[in-house]
Amino acid sequence: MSASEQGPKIKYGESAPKPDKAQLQFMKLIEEQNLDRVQKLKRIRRNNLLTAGALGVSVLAIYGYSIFSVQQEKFLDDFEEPKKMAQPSARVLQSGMRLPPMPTIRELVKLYRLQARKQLSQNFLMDERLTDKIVKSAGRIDPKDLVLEVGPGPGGITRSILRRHPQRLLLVEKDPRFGETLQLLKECASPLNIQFDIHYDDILRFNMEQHIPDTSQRIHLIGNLPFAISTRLLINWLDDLAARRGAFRRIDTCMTLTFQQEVAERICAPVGGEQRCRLSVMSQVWTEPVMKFTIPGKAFVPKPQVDVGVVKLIPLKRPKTQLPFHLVERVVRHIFSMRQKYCRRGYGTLLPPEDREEVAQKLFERAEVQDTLRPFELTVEQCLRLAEVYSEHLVTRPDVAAYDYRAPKNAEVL
Ligand SMILES: C[S@@+](CC[C@H](N)C(=O)[O-])C[C@H]1O[C@@H](n2cnc3c(N)ncnc32)[C@H](O)[C@@H]1O
Repeated sequence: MSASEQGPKIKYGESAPKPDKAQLQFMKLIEEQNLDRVQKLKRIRRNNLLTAGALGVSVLAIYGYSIFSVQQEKFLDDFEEPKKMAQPSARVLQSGMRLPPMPTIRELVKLYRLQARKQLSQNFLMDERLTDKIVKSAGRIDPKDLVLEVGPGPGGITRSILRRHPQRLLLVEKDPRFGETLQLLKECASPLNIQFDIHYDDILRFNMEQHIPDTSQRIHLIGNLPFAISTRLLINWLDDLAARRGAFRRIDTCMTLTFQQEVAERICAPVGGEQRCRLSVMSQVWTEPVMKFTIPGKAFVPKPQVDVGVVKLIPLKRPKTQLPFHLVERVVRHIFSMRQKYCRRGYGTLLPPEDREEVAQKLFERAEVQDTLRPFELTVEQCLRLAEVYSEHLVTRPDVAAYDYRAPKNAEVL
C-alpha cells in the first residue's frame, strides 16, 4: 500500500479526542465479547485435545488387545485343544501335512484292472464316507498308536486310517495284486512321517509278536474282513486275548471289524436273543462287543448277497474267567450243540455215557444252574460256572477230557 493510500496518522496522546462515555461503554462491550470468544475457543481446543486423546487411547487399546488375544489363542491351543482340533485329522491339516490329491479308489481299481476275487471274499468299499465311518468306529487314535489293517485291498480304509495319523500303520494283505496301489499310497503318505509297513501274508498265520515286538504302542485292529475267514480270525484273536499274547499283550487292543450282518448280530446277541449262540458267549466272555452300524450290501463292489455289520470288540479290563480258552470253548460248543433242547442235553455230551446223567446232574447242582434252561437262555456267567465245575471234574476224572461223543467207538444215540 502506498503512503498516499494510507490515512493520516493519529497521535492519540496529543490530538485524539477523548472518547465519550458511550464510546467507552461500546469499547468495553467489544472487549468483553472478545474475551468471551477467546474463552470459547480455548474450551473448544481443550475438548478437541481430549477427544483426540481418547481416540488415540482406544486405538492403542484395540491394537494391544488384538496382539494379546492372538498370543492367548496360541497358548490355549497347546494347553487344552478344542474338541475339533483334538481330532488327529485336524492335527494333520493344521500342520499342513495331508495326503496329496490321488486318484479315487474306483479309478485305481479300473486303472490296475483289479477284478475282485471271489475265493478271497473280495468286496471293495469305494465310498470314502463309509471307510471314514468304519475308522471312526475304532474311537480315538492317538499319534503314538499303531493300526493294523487286515485285507486293505486297493486301500480305501487305509486312506481313512492315514487321515487319523497313527505313528505306525501295518497292512496285512494276502493278494499281492494290490502291491502297486498300496505302494502308491505309501509314497503319497511319506510326508506324514507314518511308519508304513506292507506285508503280503495270510492274517491267520501272521506272527504279531515278531512284527510288533514293542508293546509300548497301543494297537487298533481294523479291517473289512473277508467273510471266508472272519469268524475263524475272531476266534483266533479271542484265544490270543485270553492268553494275553500276540496283539493282546496289552489289554487295550480293540478290534473294529466287519462281518456279515447276521454274524455281527450273533456276536452282540443278548441272553434270550434269537441270535444268541456260541459266538455270542465266546465274544462276551473276554470282550464287550458293540454293534456300530450296518453297511448295505449295495455299497460294495461287487455287491455281496448280504448286508455288513461293523462291530467294535473292546477287551474287558477284568476278564470274566481265568479258565483256558480251549476249555471254555469246548464246554460252550457242547452246550450250544443242541440249541433248542434243555442245556443239560448238549452239556451231557461232554461226559461218557456210563454215568452221564448222574454226573451231569451233580455238575449242574454245583454250578447252581437250572438244567432245563435252553442254551440261548444261559448268561455268560452261568456258562462259565458250568465250565468251572467241568474243569474241577477233570481233576478227578482226567480221562473225560479226551472223551469225544462223535468218535466212532463212542457213537451212540442220544
Ligand atoms: C472284503 S475285501 C476288503 C478290501 C478293502 N479293505 C475294502 O474295504 O475295500 C477283503 C480283503 O482281504 C484280503 N484277504 C482275504 N483273505 C485274507 C487273508 N487270509 N489274510 C489277509 N488278507 C486277506 C482280500 O484280498 C481283500 O483285499
